[in-house]
This record gives sequence, structure tokens and C-alpha cells, in this order.
Amino acid sequence: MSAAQNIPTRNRDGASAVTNSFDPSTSPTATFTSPSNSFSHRASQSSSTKQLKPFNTQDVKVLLLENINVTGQDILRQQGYQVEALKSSLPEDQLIEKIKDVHVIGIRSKTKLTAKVLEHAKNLIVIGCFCIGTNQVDLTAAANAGIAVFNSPFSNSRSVAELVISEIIALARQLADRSMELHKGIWNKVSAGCWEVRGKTLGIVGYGHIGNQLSVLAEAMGMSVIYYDVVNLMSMGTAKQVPTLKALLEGADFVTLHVPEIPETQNMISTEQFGYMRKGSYLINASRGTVVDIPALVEAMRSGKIAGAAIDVYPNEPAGNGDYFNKELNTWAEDLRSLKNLILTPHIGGSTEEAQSAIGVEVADALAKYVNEGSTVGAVNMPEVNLRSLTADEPNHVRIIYIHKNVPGVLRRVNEVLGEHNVDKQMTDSRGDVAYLMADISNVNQRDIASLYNSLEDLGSRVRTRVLY
Ligand SMILES: NC(=O)C1=CN([C@@H]2O[C@H](COP(=O)(O)OP(=O)(O)OC[C@H]3O[C@@H](n4cnc5c(N)ncnc54)[C@H](O)[C@@H]3O)[C@@H](O)[C@H]2O)C=CC1
Ligand SMILES: O=C(O)C(=O)COP(=O)(O)O
Repeated sequence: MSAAQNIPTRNRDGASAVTNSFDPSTSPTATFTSPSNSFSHRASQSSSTKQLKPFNTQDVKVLLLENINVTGQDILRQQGYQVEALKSSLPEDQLIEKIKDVHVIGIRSKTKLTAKVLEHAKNLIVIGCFCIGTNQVDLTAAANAGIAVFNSPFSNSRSVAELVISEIIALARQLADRSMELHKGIWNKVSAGCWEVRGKTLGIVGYGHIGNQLSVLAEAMGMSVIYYDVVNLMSMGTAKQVPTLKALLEGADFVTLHVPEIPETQNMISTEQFGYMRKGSYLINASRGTVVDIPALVEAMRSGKIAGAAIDVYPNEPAGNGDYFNKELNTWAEDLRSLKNLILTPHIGGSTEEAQSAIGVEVADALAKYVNEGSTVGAVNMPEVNLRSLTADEPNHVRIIYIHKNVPGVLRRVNEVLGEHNVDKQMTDSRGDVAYLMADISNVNQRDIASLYNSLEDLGSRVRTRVLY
């Protein structure tokens, strides 16, 4: 990250300090431009318990991609931030252009925030994934650049579980094929190869938030449940954990995948694994497209080994609605489209009104709390650090956020800088190579802020410094 950044910090009068404020080479007066009206916006607070807003929130630029729910947009607008919301994702070149300017970005599962893209994000302080998965973000590159990442760990879990339940019955009854035939005017009343799900075994791979919900729902339909997970977990109901993926594949009539996209889950279900599955069994993938080797699935379905499948996620997904899903994007797309009893959905596992509005609130709240107060509670790539909010009866306080390399001796040097003031409270924690320090210091005047800021920026361990309030 270059030092020349344009990140809002706070002036004593609450006015904007978005003036190359993080470039130590610029004059401190460019950073803290308001000699008069110290804490004037505080004085205007009528209640001593009312929460303060740091800096001029109108300077915070937010870019929301992929049709983020209006609940989230509203929360961010109510903060006073400038919010631009787009319906779809952006291709890399356009994303690089747009991201240069913004302090906050909100995405869902499609937008790839790679190290290359993040290199251009000079002003970015925080990323909100308005979904569960965070595989689309280079979390380490973000942390090393002092950019916190938040997600919504379970707001759409139930929606995914309900979709999968519907697919289990739909596959067992060849529902999609019958419906498509009748849409074409063909009456095809058959019972061969159609089954009840009662008494069948569901095999859940990845027994986390979604796997758990599914386990309960499946048992309520009279199914037996087995599951495989890399960690030892408490079973819901009478579900049984099995020791290996092979044991799960051999024992299940329906296999459903709910693992994250990580190197270990890449092509987790391929030719060898289809070999272990029961003849006439079914596969459901609503996790990530890279978890299933699609040519191997096509082969297993053509051979009759797999009687049906439901696929919600793909290795390459179009950027937005209306974009075409064909072999220009994926070489095997035409093969999939030609198969019977194969339900193809456009990554809608979490797409319900309930899930999207809950996610909008949860992630937007976390973003605002991070921007305004520096709290990393719930962050997926930073240590979780928080101090209680400053209130109007704590005048002349400043909150320092210092993100730094996790190397010996930093705290001593930081405290030498802060030590000239009264450090009311301080919290620090580290995660991997990055550490996060939050400190509230009192009796700070205008000149002190500039010098505090510059002294912290000058320390070699600095990743990012923010001064709030
Ligand atoms: N289709 C859609 O719209 C949606 C898809 N998802 C995907 O579903 C995934 C799972 O979501 P949650 O249940 O909320 O995640 P979770 O983190 O609660 O559970 C994942 C489980 O997978 C297990 N696991 C990890 N690696 C494994 C491996 N190699 N073998 C077996 N188990 C392994 C973990 O121990 C954990 O118990 C997400 O990571 C996301 O990619 C999530 C929401 C919506
Ligand atoms: O929550 C997730 O991980 C999902 O896959 C849902 O993604 P979406 O918000 O629909 O792009």
C-alpha cells in the first residue's frame, strides 16, 4: 500500500479530513485542517449517552455490487455515507477503476477481490461480503493491507437447507423432467425410478450451519442422516458422524455437499468418489462450484451410476442476471444442459427475501461499526478487537486504530507515542502476521492529533493508522 491515501479521519470539529491525510509527506495541516471549533460537534450532542460520529461521514464512499438488499443500503445511507449500488458484479478492469476511489466495498459471492485488485484499492478500509462464503476475497492480502473483511456467517443457512430439502424430493420424483415435458405438451406419467424419501439415507458432507439445519429437516421427513466432517461435531437428532468421505459415499442414497471452497475441497467429488457412491444415488451441490469435478459428474450420470443431481454453483458463474450460461463460459455447460433429472439453478441457495434482508442488516451494521468506531468484532481476517463506544461525556478523547505488523517491540514504541497522553483504555490482539491495536486517549488537542498520527505513521511496523473522533 502506498502511503498516499485518501481515507477519512476526523477533524476536531467533525469536518472532513479526506485530504491525502495518510501521506506523512503532506503537511499536518492538510490532515487536521480545523484549528477552531474544537469538538464543536460534540458540544451539540444533547444527550450524554448519544453516540458520537467520527469525522465527516459524508466523505465515506461506499460501492455495493451484486444487488445488495435495500436494508443494507439504507443503513449505510443513514450513516451519511455516499452509497453507489449496482445490480451486478464488475469485470476485473472495471472493478480496478472503481475500487481506487472507495473506502468501503460490499459484494456477494461473485466479485473476486484478488491481491491484484486490492493493490489498486488505496483508500479501501473494509470489505463486506453480504453472504456466507469469503473465498472470493484474498483474505491474507486484505489483512496485510489493513483491510478488514466481514461476512454474514449464518443468515442464509436456513434458505440453503430448505432448497436442498426441496431438491431431495424433486430428484427422487424426477419432478423437473416431468414439469419440462408437460411444458412442452408431453404427458408422461411414470413411476419407474421414482421413490419416496422416507427411509432413505441422506449423507451430508460438511456438518456446519447449513448441514445442521438440513439434518433436522431430513429426519423430520423420515430420512436417516449420516455426515462427514473434518472436525468432531455434536449430532443433531439421531444423525451419525462417519469417519471418512468414502464411508459416507458408500452409505448414502443422497449426498449433499456443504463445505467451504478451500484447497482441500477442490474437486472433492471426482471419478474416484463417484465410484464409491451407490448405484442410482443422487448428488446435490449448493456449496461451491469447484467442489465437484463436473466432467466426472457428467460421466457418472451418463453411465447411470448417478440417478440425478442438483447443481446450484459453478466454477465460473456469469456476472449478473441475463448473462448467458454456455460453453463460452464453461466447456461442459452444454453437456450439463443435455442431461435428464439434473436440476440446474443459478446460485439461488441463499436467495430468499428473509435471508437477503437479514444479511443486509447484519453486514451493513458491522461495516458502519468498523468505519465509525474501529470495532473488528466478527471480522474474518483480523483479530477481534473492540472498545465500548465513546460518548458525549468523554470530551477531548481520541480513538487511535493502529494496524501493524505482528513483530516484536511494536507495542513499546506505540505506547511511547501514546504515553504523553492519558491512555484511558487499550486493547490489542494479533492474527497471523497482522496485529490490531485500539486505544482511547484523553486530553488531546488539535496539534496533538497531527503529531500523534505522524509519529505512528513513521513507525516501520505500520500497516494503517486511523484517528477517530
Ligand atoms: N448456494 C448458496 O447460495 C450458498 C452456498 N454456501 C456455501 O456453503 C458453504 C457451507 O456453508 P456453512 O454451512 O454456513 O459453513 P460452515 O462453516 O458453518 O460449515 C462448513 C463445514 O464444513 C466442514 N469442512 C471443512 N472442510 C471440510 C472437508 N475437507 N471435508 C469435510 N468437511 C469439511 C467444516 O468443518 C464445517 O463444519 C459455504 O462455505 C458457502 O461456500 C453458503 C450459503 C449460500
Ligand atoms: O452466502 C454464500 O456464500 C452464497 O453462496 C450466497 O451467495 P450470493 O449472496 O447469492 O451471491
